Amino acid sequence: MKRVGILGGTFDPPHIGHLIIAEEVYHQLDLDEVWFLPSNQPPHKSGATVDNQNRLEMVKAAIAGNPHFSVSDIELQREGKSYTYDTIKQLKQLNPDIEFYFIIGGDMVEYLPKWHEIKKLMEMTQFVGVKRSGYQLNSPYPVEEVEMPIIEVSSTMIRKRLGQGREIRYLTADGVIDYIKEHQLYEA
Ligand SMILES: Nc1ncnc2c1ncn2[C@@H]1O[C@H](COP(=O)(O)OP(=O)(O)OP(=O)(O)O)[C@@H](O)[C@H]1O
Ligand SMILES: O=C(O)c1ccc[n+]([C@@H]2O[C@H](COP(=O)([O-])O)[C@@H](O)[C@H]2O)c1
Repeated sequence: MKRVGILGGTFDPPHIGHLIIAEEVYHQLDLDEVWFLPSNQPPHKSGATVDNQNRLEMVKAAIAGNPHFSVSDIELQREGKSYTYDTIKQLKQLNPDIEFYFIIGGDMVEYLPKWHEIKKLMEMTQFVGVKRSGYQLNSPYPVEEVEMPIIEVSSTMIRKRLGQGREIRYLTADGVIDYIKEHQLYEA
């Protein structure tokens, strides 16, 4: 069976936290690939500040040059909230020969009990958790922890900085910064 990690997110915008956790999990779990999965509507928070097309393009720019990273637009094709249960069900139907590992940060690990159809979802995919500052990795559900340095970067931090006209160099990939500047995203 091929082993594929999935990093679902809003990616508003993508940043080095996303890239580092995907790369670490890829190596530590000896995965074949990691797919970045931008959501249409995040189930638990208010929507993205930037439209689907721009977020998809930013993810493509972020992962450019990494041969084991790719992007899936499967959630962007679906209307409404992007419940992971629906997505994994669809992905498994389309790829019966792939075992999926769903990668989440500490904030999402704490929130797992509230996920849609979480019991069924737990039987369909292995969750992989990485620490995030301010959150525990404790969960009533089995989550495989992957150790790595805590990275205190978030999309919120980047949006805030850009809104203040501050620099974001090294907080995300250069291609993402170029895309943001070219399309005048996140300006005050
Ligand atoms: N710095 C980080 N360390 C560990 N996990 C992270 C980090 N940033 C994001 N993640 C995880 O990546 C996934 C997608 O995150 P998302 O795209 O919502 O970014 P975010 O930085 O949390 O965004 P926002 O600040 O807008 O809430 C989530 O599972 C989240 O926990
Ligand atoms: O399915 C759910 O109920 C659910 C609840 C919260 C988050 N998720 C998924 O977890 C991933 C990270 O969420 P977010 O909001 O940090 O972008 C993303 O793929 C979401 O669709 C899924």
